[in-house]
Amino acid sequence: MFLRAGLAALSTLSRTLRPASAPIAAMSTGTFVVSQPLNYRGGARVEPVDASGTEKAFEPATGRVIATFTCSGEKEVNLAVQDAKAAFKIWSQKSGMERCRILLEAARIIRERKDEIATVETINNGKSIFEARWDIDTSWQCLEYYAGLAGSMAGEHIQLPGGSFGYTRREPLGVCVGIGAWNYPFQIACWKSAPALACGNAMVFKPSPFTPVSVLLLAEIYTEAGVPPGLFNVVQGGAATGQFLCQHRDVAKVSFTGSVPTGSKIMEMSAKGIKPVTLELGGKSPLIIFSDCDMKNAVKGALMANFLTQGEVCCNGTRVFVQKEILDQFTEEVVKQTQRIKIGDPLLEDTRMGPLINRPHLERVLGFVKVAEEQGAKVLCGGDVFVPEDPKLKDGYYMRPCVLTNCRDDMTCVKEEIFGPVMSILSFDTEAEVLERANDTTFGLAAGVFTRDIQRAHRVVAELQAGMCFINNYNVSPVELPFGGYKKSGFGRENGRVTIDQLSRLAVQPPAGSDPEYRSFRIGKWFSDALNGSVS
Ligand SMILES: NC(=O)c1ccc[n+]([C@@H]2O[C@H](COP(=O)([O-])OP(=O)(O)OC[C@H]3O[C@@H](n4cnc5c(N)ncnc54)[C@H](O)[C@@H]3O)[C@@H](O)[C@H]2O)c1
Ligand SMILES: NCCCC=O
Repeated sequence: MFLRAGLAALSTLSRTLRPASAPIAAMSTGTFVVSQPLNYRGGARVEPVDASGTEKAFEPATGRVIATFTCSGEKEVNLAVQDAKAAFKIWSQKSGMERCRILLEAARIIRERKDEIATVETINNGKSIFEARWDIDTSWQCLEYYAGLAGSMAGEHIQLPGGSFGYTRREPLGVCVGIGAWNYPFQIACWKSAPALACGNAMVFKPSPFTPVSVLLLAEIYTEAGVPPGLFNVVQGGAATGQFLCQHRDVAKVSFTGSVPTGSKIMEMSAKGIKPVTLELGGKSPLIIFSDCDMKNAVKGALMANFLTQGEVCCNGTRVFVQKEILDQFTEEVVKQTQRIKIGDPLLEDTRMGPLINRPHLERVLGFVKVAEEQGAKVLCGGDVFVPEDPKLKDGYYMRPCVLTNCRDDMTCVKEEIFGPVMSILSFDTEAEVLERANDTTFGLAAGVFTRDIQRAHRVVAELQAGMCFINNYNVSPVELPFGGYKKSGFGRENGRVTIDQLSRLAVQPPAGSDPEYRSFRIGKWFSDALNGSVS
């Protein structure tokens, strides 16, 4: 049965994404087009019934349009929410173990189709296939993790005097909305939907209009795995579609990943409807390199913390504080290694840096480099457009990774999130000084420390105001550990057990049982006192 399902899935993917003759292994940059609808409702791809504009999705490696699609209007959003509501009725009645089995099956299919999904992600996002495979691994792992928790979700039995008792039940919230950013399209959809579905909720998901494609594969996989039609729906569009979702009266919760300004709007809309929100927002994280570090490891860490996914990672450690004694040596080595990063066709196995997401974003990042120079920073390498030799890549959005030195804390490149491959190096003298400067930011997503002194490492991370603090490593996010920020980087967490509390609620059954005080006496006494006039 699974073989048949797998073959059906493969053929759907071929119809959607590839020229009919091209086998999966031969999928290459410059050949994809998406012709099927990109909304998913009631267990099938659909064209939206109304529109709030149209959008084009690009292949960043070549600058080609791979899909033109209609953004969903209010009616389409409403239909998706109603389908989710209907599916919620069925899904929320299933036992945790029943939900567990279906999520495990979805995880298995993702694992089996990892290379196809990673390829689609690479084509639409531009990140290297090498990295996209990691993303898909953390996606199926997330489904497995929450499948494991689904069966063990429970309330509490609370003993009261005289044989009475109360209890709590863990209930799902209802229809949850997920709104995603473009840098980890498939992973974000999994990190939001897996815990939501495990708790018994339904979801309507809106991806970024820049990366609308891969989430459809997730929707189809959930259906194939056995979720009720309508449990996981996809609406495409930008801000207008997102607003229809956040303002919908039947939506119980909004989980958002994106920028701080949008997060603030989401919170405002959710406040109007008294809806709980999770906000996974931007960052400008500090990376502190002490002079006693393992230099080779620290250099690798700094590259990982700055150039992963072309620097388009929320938790990247882009303010690199280096202790003065090793500043020259560290900087020289970082520049040497940065210049070795292979830029180019993201579908090639040895590429480590692909194109940025789109032309406006490329220009914005290059603009940050220009302003940094104007403010006195020195470009040690990169920061300019890169044109690969392969002619089919000439219209792609490539740039060379950039290392800036002579940076000061008040420069734009040090204060603002660039979301591109730009590392700012700053020097420091003492631990107390660097801690103060590292924390002097409105963000608080992540931080990193490189030192051989284990006591200092733990002392420093305890003082850093950031949701995740890495020691002698960076950007490692296993699904078992909560992910999320402090300050303007947002609140609420994704991954780990804590997410269950954010996607479910506790219903309380007040005292029941044999103690007369709790059973009927209190009501009876209240009435008799009232009738006797002793209650005023
Ligand atoms: N903390 C995290 O986990 C995390 C992860 C990835 C990305 N990010 C952040 O995301 C940002 C980059 O992503 P982006 O450019 O897609 O962010 P964005 O805020 O522009 O868009 C995010 C999503 O919100 C939607 N949206 C835009 N305006 C809206 C509105 N008014 N109402 C409802 N929805 C609206 C967009 O269409 C998109 O789907 C960066 O700041 C990055 O740090 C954070
Ligand atoms: N892989 C962790 C999510 C990174 C956010 O941008």
